[in-house]
Amino acid sequence: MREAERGARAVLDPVHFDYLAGGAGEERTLTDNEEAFARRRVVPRVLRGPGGTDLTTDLCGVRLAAPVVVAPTAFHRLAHPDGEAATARGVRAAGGLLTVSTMSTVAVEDVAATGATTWFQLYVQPDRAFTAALVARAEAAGCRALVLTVDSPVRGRHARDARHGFTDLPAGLVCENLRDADGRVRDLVVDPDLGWDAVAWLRATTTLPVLVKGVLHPADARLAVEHGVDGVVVSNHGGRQLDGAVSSLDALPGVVAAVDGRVPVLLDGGVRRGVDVLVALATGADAVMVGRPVLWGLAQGGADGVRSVLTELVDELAHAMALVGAHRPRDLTPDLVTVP
Ligand SMILES: Cc1cc2nc3c(=O)[nH]c(=O)nc-3n(C[C@H](O)[C@H](O)[C@H](O)COP(=O)(O)O)c2cc1C
Ligand SMILES: O=C(O)C(=O)c1ccccc1
Repeated sequence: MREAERGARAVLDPVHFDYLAGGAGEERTLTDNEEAFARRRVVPRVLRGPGGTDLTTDLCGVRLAAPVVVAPTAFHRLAHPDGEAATARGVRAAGGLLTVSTMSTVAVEDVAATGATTWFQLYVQPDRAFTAALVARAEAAGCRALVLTVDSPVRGRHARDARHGFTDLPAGLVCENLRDADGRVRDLVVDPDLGWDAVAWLRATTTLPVLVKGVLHPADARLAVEHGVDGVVVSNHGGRQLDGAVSSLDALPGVVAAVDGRVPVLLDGGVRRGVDVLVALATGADAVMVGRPVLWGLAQGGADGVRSVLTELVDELAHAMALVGAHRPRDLTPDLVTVP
């Protein structure tokens, strides 16, 4: 287990730690997300001359200091009393971008009020009027894109949570984005009947860019582009949905080939070090998302912990790029990565 995760485990309620850290089933996919990166080796180029390192990345209308985005994760107040507001302050200090979960424990308006650049992750609800109102809230709050999660027609089965009997948030914590107009908090429904028409519906509901998150199959990547999405996130939900699903990194080349440069491709799952970001970009991703490491930073140090996790990751990326002779993300090409 890595340092940050160990530190978080030391400060968190073990039940909450296991909720955040855990995956579905035997956690094969959770483990494989990281091991897939560990299987790769980099073949550096040398004597690439002057040019420095510039990580600036334009993504769906947002200019990022580096191709690293914070993945949407639920329930940050399990990790820190200030929850997503602290995460957002840390992200802002690092010059990053936070994807606010539908299941955040601080209202999207209050997260956005920190001044951090944000996207909003959406679980489309069977009640489309309620969903449209939620999208309108995110848009009014200043979120710059919607990230439609498509890998959760049913909830993943998390053995650690079952063992602990963890089913509900502790008293005092609620999903602030699921409040009705009258203030009552609704239950989340993951809609088993969601289809591609949901993308068209969302397009008609908002002017924001729409990314789909949770694509692994190249045919779905092609369908996503055909349905007019603005980006595709290759993800198995951090190994929390289908245990046995392919690792994100192993799924990436197929999706990149299918998308064929028409929209940006992001990857999440198992990104832990700067060299992992480098490998993902060289394999064809335009950016990565990071989930759990941000939660470990939040648990240990609040906003400052989040800032330090993100700045360390980006600093490692810049260092690794210098060592492979890449000045810009676009210099990272597939020939730089091998599976020995
Ligand atoms: C505790 C936790 C909660 C999550 N909640 C959400 C969520 O609300 N919506 C969503 O689309 N993905 C959610 N995810 C998945 C993440 O967005 C992301 O796909 C995953 O964490 C990436 O893997 P990593 O943790 O290895 O970086 C969650 C992940 C974790 C660990
Ligand atoms: O835990 C998760 O991964 C997640 O996405 C989720 C879904 C519904 C409710 C809470 C979290």
